[in-house]
Amino acid sequence: MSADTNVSKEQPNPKVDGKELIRFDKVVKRFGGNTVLDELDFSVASGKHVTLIGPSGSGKTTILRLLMTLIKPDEGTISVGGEYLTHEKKNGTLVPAGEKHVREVRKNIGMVFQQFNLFPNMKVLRNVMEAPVTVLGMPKDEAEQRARELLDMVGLGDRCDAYPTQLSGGQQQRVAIARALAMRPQVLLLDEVTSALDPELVAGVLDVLRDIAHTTDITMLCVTHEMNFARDISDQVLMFDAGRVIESGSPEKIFTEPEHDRTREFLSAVL
Ligand SMILES: Nc1ncnc2c1ncn2[C@@H]1O[C@H](COP(=O)(O)OP(=O)(O)OP(=O)(O)O)[C@@H](O)[C@H]1O
Repeated sequence: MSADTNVSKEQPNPKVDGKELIRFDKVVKRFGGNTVLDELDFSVASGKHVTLIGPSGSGKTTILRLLMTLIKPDEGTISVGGEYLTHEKKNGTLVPAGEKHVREVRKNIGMVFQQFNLFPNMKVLRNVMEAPVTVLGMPKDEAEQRARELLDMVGLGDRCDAYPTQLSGGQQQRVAIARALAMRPQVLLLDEVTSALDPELVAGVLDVLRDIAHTTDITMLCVTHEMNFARDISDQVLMFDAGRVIESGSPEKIFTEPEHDRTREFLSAVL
């Protein structure tokens, strides 16, 4: 597998150290009577790799789904790259975001899910090319070249003509990673991307993600139960409990000297 240094050069908005890219401000999300996120505040600086940890049901996936605009917050605001996902400015005032605005902001965000969600009737190459052509309007030859580079990067340059069902789960997940990067997002969201894989396929996918984390400037927000991987790639770890961040810090601090009892309990159960 070769690292593609072009990926970092081609990011649309190069990293500005310390610049805030994602912000959640007093975000509340309820499902029925269940308050899953409770006035949640946190921010992620551009180019940083942040891992969300916490007990099952603490709201980690909900955060990624909010960023993908698959669901909406009940209260509060979320911004990416200085643009609200939830609101847009019209004549100087903030109004609820329209579909066009949401689509524009969402172009900056790629997501890889637990289930690979590839298009089963499209070959691997077309799976990766499709969105840049249809959503970004990228010329086909440029999209194809980009897709081939990305498939090389994830170690699947020789499987362009296969259909997803002809690949292993680990290979399908690597195609899904290439597909997310093909949109040149500023942010990559990873939601338990190895949870559905047979154990022997996990390492290959994590190696690809390590490579991306270490060789590109992309901002990553990651939910994972793979704590060694989280240690390797994270600049920051956020510990969630009951819909709030109860502790945050470097992986060294969180994994070796957690301050909060709930963090200690959680880590002793998973490490
Ligand atoms: N669409 C939904 N409808 C109703 N409840 C939901 C919905 N999505 C999530 N929830 C609830 O919100 C809470 C948080 O779920 P979420 O998936 O964000 O947790 P999580 O921290 O990612 O958990 P896990 O580690 O188990 O994946 C859970 O109680 C879940 O049942």
